[in-house]
Amino acid sequence: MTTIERFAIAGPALLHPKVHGDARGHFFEAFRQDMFQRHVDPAVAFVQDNQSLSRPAGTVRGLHFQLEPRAQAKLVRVLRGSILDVAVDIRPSSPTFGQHVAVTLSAENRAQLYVPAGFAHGFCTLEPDTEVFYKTSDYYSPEHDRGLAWNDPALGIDWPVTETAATLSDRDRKHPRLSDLAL
Ligand SMILES: Cc1cn([C@H]2C[C@H](O)[C@@H](COP(=O)(O)OP(=O)(O)O[C@H]3O[C@H](C)C(=O)[C@H](O)[C@H]3O)O2)c(=O)[nH]c1=O
Repeated sequence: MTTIERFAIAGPALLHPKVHGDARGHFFEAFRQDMFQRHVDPAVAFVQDNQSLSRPAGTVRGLHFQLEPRAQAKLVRVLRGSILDVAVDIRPSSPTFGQHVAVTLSAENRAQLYVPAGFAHGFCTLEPDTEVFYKTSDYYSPEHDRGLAWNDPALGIDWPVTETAATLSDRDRKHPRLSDLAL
């Protein structure tokens, strides 16, 4: 049975699948829709799987989100390497607006972060050649795809890489800060 941790911020969850080890190695159920809807979020069904490979350690992807009505919930795990995974609450009426959760996900710990719709999501890789896999609850919609500045001081995220050392896309260098975000 997968164990589930919650946070002070309502919504996100950290899932720890039950691992079955033996002399060959191990097996675990990486995802079950019935478990997810019963114990994490009854309203969410996933429709798309994404996977990214980041070669340099210190690669930052994010912070990304899709605007309503195409906002995406995500379930994130690491297939190889490790990341600091971050979800920022950008739900306008939330009492924890602007606050975030940050957890280490790795191929070794097999943990999964549930990022509800209404959160901006991003990560920083902690090792070279890190592969991230995540499910989304709506399809990619470029017209609704938006970003939030990963290094906005107002977010108070303790990234494990400096701005000068981080590897980012040109797009991720130009996102607005939270105070300038049009939601
Ligand atoms: C997200 C996405 C992208 N693309 C295309 C668009 C670009 O031509 C190319 C790379 O996209 P992008 O630079 O946005 O990839 P990431 O920076 O890894 O973005 C992701 O990283 C952060 C961590 C997220 O949480 C988002 O789900 C997602 O935005 O793939 C697609 O074709 N489908 C998709 O679902």
